[in-house]
Amino acid sequence: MTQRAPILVFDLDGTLADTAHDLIATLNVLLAREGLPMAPPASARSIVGAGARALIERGFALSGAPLPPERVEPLVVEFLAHYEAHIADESRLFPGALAALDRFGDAGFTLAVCTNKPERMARLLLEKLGAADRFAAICGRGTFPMHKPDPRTLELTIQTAGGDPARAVMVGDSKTDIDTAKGAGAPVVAVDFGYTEIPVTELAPDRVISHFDELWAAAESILPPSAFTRT
Ligand SMILES: O=C(O)COP(=O)(O)O
Ligand SMILES: [Mg+2]
Repeated sequence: MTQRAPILVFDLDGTLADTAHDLIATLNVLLAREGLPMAPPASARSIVGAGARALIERGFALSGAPLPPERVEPLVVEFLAHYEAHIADESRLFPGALAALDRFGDAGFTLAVCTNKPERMARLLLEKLGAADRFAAICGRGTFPMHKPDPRTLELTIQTAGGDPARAVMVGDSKTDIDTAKGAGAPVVAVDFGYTEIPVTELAPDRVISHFDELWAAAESILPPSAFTRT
């Protein structure tokens, strides 16, 4: 049997793609409909990392109108409808991301995405950003019965992509990603340019990078040499 390829599994929001602007713009549309002030820009990046529901709850609370629980779900539906239509208005891959994907892809790595964004949205965004075809699997909320930080989310992503779980690295921007990887026993590289309330350096990832150009060296220092020798 041929050996399965080493695999890199990427988080999406705040890791591969800078999506904060479109997420906050959608939140602001909902706030404006209610006559509420816009989310303060300084707070914005720290409230986008935990999904639409948390973003809406925190955004309304920050605007001085905390939501009663029964109002949240209808707003999530409205949010997703608007966001889907504007998913790549301003969102972009982070600098060097595509080049890094191609470098690892050319070296024989399998690539996958494991996000808590709904799978359909993740796929749509990556298609619009011209990166969807790089991934053997794009797994999001709804792909599996559980989501991050349940470590099975990462294990199932690796399995779906056909990668080698013994030579897998997670790349993420948040506590959720780091907890997911640790739970699955996988090493994790944190990017320090994403969306997190707690600086990633305080969350003890295996490596921290500040640019995608640093990912190759980080992976080389974590994975066995066999990962870099095509078989
Ligand atoms: O939308 C979310 O819940 C967060 O998305 P992420 O997992 O890609 O960071
Ligand atoms: Mg993220």
